[in-house]
Amino acid sequence: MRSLAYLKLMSREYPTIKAASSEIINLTAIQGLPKGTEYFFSDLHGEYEAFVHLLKSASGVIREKITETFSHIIPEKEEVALANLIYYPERIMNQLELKGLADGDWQRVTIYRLVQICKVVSSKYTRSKVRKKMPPEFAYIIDELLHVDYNDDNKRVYYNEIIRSIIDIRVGDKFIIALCELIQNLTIDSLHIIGDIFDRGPRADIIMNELLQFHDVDIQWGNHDVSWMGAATGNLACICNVLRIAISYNSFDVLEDGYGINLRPLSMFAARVYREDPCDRFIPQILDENIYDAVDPGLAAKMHKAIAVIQFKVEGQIIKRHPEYEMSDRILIEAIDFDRGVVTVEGKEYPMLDKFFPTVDPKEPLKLSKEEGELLHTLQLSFMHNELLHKHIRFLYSHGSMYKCYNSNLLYHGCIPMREDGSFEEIVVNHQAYSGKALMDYVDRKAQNAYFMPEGSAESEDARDFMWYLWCGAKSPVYGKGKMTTFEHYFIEDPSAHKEPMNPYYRLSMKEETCDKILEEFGLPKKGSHIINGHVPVKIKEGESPVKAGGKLFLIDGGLSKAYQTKTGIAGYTLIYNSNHLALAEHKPFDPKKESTPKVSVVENMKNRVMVADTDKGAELAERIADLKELVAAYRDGVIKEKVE
Ligand SMILES: O=P(O)(O)OC[C@H]1O[C@](O)(COP(=O)(O)O)[C@@H](O)[C@@H]1O
Ligand SMILES: [Mn+2]
Repeated sequence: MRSLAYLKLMSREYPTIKAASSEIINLTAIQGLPKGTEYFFSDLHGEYEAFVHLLKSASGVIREKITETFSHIIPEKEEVALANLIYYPERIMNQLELKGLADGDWQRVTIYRLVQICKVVSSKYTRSKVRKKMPPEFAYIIDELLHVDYNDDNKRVYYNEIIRSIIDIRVGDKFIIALCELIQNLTIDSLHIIGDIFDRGPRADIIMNELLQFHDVDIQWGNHDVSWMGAATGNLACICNVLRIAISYNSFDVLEDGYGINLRPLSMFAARVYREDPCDRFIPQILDENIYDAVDPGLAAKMHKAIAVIQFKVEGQIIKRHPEYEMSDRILIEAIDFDRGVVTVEGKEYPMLDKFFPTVDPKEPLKLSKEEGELLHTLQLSFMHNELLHKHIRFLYSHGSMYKCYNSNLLYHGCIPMREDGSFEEIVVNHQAYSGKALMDYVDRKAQNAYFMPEGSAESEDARDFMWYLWCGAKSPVYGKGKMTTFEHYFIEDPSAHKEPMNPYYRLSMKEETCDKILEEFGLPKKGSHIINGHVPVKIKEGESPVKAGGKLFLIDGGLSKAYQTKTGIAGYTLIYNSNHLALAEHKPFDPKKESTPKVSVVENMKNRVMVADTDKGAELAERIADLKELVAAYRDGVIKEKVE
């Protein structure tokens, strides 16, 4: 039973019995519709071109709908053209207009075809839901076109008249764009990003701008996202980390053009300090050329080394501040014997591949030189006072979390840390142990604290440091590996020193019983639930499958990141969950000049078609309906009076 105060509050929205009743009817109708289609992506890693294309094309589904609707009626070439128009309406319209091809005839045929597609993709939604997705200025007309009976002669004339007048008053192009956007919007009902939007690829900022505009999206943070979130809070190690990774992939555009971070102080410092040093171990990998900020690879290598050295120092300082992180054996810059040019890691001595450290004082290796300190301060200011970056980071907070339970699926990026024996790994804070779901909730709260606690407070400092721990700490659920061997990769030749042991989770979660245990921990039923995981690239070409644990676990990092495509052999996955099935779309490397359709395989058929009533949204609607019924009863009993104007 709701309180009277609550019902009174509701009565503001539904002031009469009629208003409340018609909402009950509306919500009940929605319950009876098939559920909307959910899309899952992970590990986008700045690959904006490929990702935006997947999003606009609904990972091949729009193309499928076009074929379903028009095959044998229109030539394939025209189907492709229609598909491209739906994905990129403004761009394509501009091109056609320049060529004089977007004339009235073309507009008429195009509107007719788009309306047909729109009918197909809107068929499983209520009229009111579809209408809410339309731009208000065209809502009435689109609604009419979608529902006119074309077999009725009178209506056919009416239909043709509407289209004619749209073209006559010269809003045909705007109308076409509205229809294309509506089709896109209807095809993907909700979008889940299982982490790692940032790093490696060219423009994570462009991806964030797309996500910001998307109608329904949630994000489960990945280790790379957490590192950027930490950087935005001013965490020095995270700042160095995001800069180091961007420079190592030659991604200057995301920093300078994307976020407007001025790298000149760093480049001047690096050019001076490492003037004679070729910085061979730091030559950036070039996967994409910069469009706006081309930097000479020699200078980039110097910048890369400069920021890496600073990172190792400030990381060491964090580790010293936090013995509870149990990472003192990871302060490798202190384990260098500068006279002999060797470093000792876990009791084993290795020769250093680079012995030139002009800014490191062997007696105090963690101390920043004066210039390094000043440089870092400048960089910190540009991360902390960066409007666009903070807009994006706030969105990561408002739409993101460590994990999400949604329609009987458990979504997270990395892992639920486990021990070899299958028990959940713990983090102990103030004598309180956190493991499993409690650990995920604890980490989530810490991440919130890092951004939202007042600057300078003890909680805020502690939480900010913790953001770096999340990036690479052994018990971090977003990282899931025993150590991060960044230092070893730069300075040690022996590949055995580069190993990063995976948390036992990754072995144990291959078993159905482990997945059941995890699902249970998060309050989800064993039957019909799934875990959806990113983070670890699936090596398809070595025969690995993304479907694990008898279909309970989906590992969907298929390598959207170019840097990992040689490992996986494909260019990413989309997991698609509609009312009939769960399907995996496997993508080929993105080529803007070539149309390619993904290989789609259904991985699980639903026993019965899943209706809105069966979903989390359905449960919310049921609650709402019950509340509205109480409100109607309160009106009928006179406990609350109708507000009639
Ligand atoms: O979440 P991811 O993509 O696995 O990233 C973390 C990994 O990236 C690395 O830093 C290597 O990065 P690169 O492949 O970009 O050089 C590993 O040391 C670390 O385990
Ligand atoms: Mn990751």
